[in-house]
Amino acid sequence: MHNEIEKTLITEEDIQQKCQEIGEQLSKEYEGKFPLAVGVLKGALPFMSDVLRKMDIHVEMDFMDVSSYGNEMRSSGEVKIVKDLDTKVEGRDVIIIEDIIDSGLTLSYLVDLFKYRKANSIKIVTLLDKPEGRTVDIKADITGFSVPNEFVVGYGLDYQEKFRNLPYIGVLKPEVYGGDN
Ligand SMILES: O=P(O)(O)OC[C@H]1O[C@H](OP(=O)(O)OP(=O)(O)O)[C@H](O)[C@@H]1O
Ligand SMILES: Nc1nc2[nH]cnc2c(=O)[nH]1
Repeated sequence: MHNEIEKTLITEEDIQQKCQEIGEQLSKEYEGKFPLAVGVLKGALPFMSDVLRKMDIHVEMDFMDVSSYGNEMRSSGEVKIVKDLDTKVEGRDVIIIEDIIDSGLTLSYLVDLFKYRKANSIKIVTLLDKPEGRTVDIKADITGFSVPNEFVVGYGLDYQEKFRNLPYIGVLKPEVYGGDN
């Protein structure tokens, strides 16, 4: 697996340090509350798991699976719910946990949905932001790292369902995807 990576963009150590900082920040911001952390499957799983374990307040976990990419490297532009929440959002302080904001379509869809469902507050926490990919205007409240306009993999992010278990963020060698990025 590692020999298919052309370069490392963010090391495992830097990711873990960032998770610690974000976990501490969220613990302070939600002290005395019981927020609902919504992980966006599948990519957010490692990040959500690491951040929430750095929090020292109670937090409820739930998951949504929303897809706009299929097996491709570009967004289809159409967001669809594959798995909805089990939890009622009305009146809750929702923390959306994402691995990456690229076009912004996934998050703008989710923010609209949670507003419609009458969340008390909505905060967006993303490990990665790719500002050059944006086609809709949306910003995270907390961002781990900015990345260049390249297709990245690792730490939850896949290429054709592979590389999610890589502990760092990297860029694939062109021969892995046939050079058509
Ligand atoms: O800002 P956007 O252009 O909408 O892209 C961001 C979304 O794309 C990826 O999910 P994907 O649909 O590939 O599903 P996955 O997490 O299961 O890989 C990623 O995990 C984000 O949810
Ligand atoms: N794996 C992966 N998924 C994405 N979804 C949106 N942007 C990206 C990206 O750069 N890499």
